[in-house]
Amino acid sequence: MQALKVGCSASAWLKTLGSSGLHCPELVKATSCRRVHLSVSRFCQTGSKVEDTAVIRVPRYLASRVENVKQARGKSKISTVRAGKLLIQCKNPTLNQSAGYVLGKFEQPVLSTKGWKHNKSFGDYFCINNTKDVAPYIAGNRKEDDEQKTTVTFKSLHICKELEETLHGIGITHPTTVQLQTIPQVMRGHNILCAAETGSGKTLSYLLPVVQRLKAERQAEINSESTNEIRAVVVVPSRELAEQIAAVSRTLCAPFGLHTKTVGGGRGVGHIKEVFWREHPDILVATPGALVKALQRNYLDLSELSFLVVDEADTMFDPSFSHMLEDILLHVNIASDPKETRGLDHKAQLLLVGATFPRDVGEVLSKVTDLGKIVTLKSRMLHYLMPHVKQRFLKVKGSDKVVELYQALKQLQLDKEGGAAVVFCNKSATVNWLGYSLEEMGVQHARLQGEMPAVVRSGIFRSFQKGMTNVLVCTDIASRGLDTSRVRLIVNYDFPESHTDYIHRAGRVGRAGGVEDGEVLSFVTHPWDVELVQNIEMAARRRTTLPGMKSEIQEPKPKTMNLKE
Ligand SMILES: Nc1ncnc2c1ncn2[C@@H]1O[C@H](COP(=O)(O)OP(=O)(O)OP(=O)(O)O)[C@@H](O)[C@H]1O
Repeated sequence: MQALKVGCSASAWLKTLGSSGLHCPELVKATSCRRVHLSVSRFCQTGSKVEDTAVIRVPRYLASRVENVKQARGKSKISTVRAGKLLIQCKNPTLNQSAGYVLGKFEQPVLSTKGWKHNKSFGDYFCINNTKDVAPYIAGNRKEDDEQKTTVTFKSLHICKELEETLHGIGITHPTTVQLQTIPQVMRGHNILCAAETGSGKTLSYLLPVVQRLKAERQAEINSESTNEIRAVVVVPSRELAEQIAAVSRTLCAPFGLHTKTVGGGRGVGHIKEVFWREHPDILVATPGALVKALQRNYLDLSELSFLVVDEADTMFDPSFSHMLEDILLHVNIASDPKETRGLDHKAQLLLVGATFPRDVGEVLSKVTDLGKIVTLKSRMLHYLMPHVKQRFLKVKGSDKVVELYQALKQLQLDKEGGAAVVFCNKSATVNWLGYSLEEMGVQHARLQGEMPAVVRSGIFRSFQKGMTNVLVCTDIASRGLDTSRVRLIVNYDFPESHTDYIHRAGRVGRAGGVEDGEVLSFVTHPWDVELVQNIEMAARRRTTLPGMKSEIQEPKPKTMNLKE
């Protein structure tokens, strides 16, 4: 407590409080009604003389608030709003930030989400507007790319005529930036780590050179004995993704008579055995669990492999999959040098593809190949928020989320009839519960979550892709790799648990060749969500990458031994 003598000092202090705009009902009450909080007392001094001096005891927190206000007033306020488009648009317009405003290196932006841990903030919102119309990975998007767009085609990347014609048939004419960088390196025989943003066309960046090489090997084999061995294996974290990649592979392989098969878990060993029963495919797309089971039972041999692709590598090196992946890697002779990928005794080329990479990638890989020889390819906008997708954040009570979701879905149908939406929940139970609620509201939808039996799950995503239903309620199982080109709206019904999950979920819109006006809407409910949202707002205002995302292979640290003296 700080004591002030009533008279000039106390009244001046009260004046400061009043003029500072601080609302201080306790102080007003205390001084007028002589009640607690601020104790006003009269001092009796020596002898019979009563000194008429009252003392107000001021709590420290109030004193420091006054100091803060004084200091804040001393500073000149920087306006972050300029003429033109807004990058950040908030409920409180004074916190808006223009697209043309660049924050200074040491400038601390005031976040619109600053008070979002407090219950009073329910109903607050802010929006990160899209500042670009086209995705950065479309070559020719930047001025310096202009020439590239008109000159670089798949032909100039030495992709054969048949494949080029197949791509033209599905409306793909020019390579994306990730394809421009990756295809030549794969063709040269390098092991690669390709880290590029979601929806940038990573699948074709590895499938095109793989199919082209297998076609060449098949032609060379025509006069010799065919080995009937699997040549390329693509490992992915989910059955839905395996089906999707296999569909692209089948389209590319069609002119050459190469076969693609998939194998996934959840259907028993009999089903796995059936896949390898008579003829082995040229390309196998597999989930790790099923592949490990097949290897343990000797249903297939990976010693003749030409390519091992690990797609969605961030998930595959996650502790839940990494032990299986390690097992698979140990069954393959992986090349350490491009020279080893050619000739009769060739070894397999390793292609790792993903948008983020966990710390222990190096630990696992160092057991099977030379880390120093892996070529790392990173896209320019990796781990940035997508500049071509509008992202809205709404602080909302848990009990109001269903109504907000219903409004958003209704608005989508009003704005764009037939526009598709994906609604992400953090748990399978929430998917089920939300599904029933939407059913009661008459919203047609499909549900997809990992606890569904394999038979029920099969085909759900494909039917959503084909447009048989416009709303998909799902867990993060649908956030990795699945191509949702017709989706216009992503709703984070539950806020994702990490930045990585946010990037992958948001990446289901704004994809190459997909609809152009995609949007992400996130509901923020819990105090623990707020920190992640604040990091996202800060990254948007500062135009930096999201914190804590990895895209490097880190050399494993040498194990330190504690030597006993
Ligand atoms: N060069 C291209 N031009 C136009 N569209 C393309 C091109 N390459 C790929 N696409 C399309 O872009 C979409 C996204 O491709 P893909 O699924 O390979 O992206 P991705 O980078 O693997 O995404 P994610 O990180 O989500 O797995 C697909 O619909 C694909 O057909």
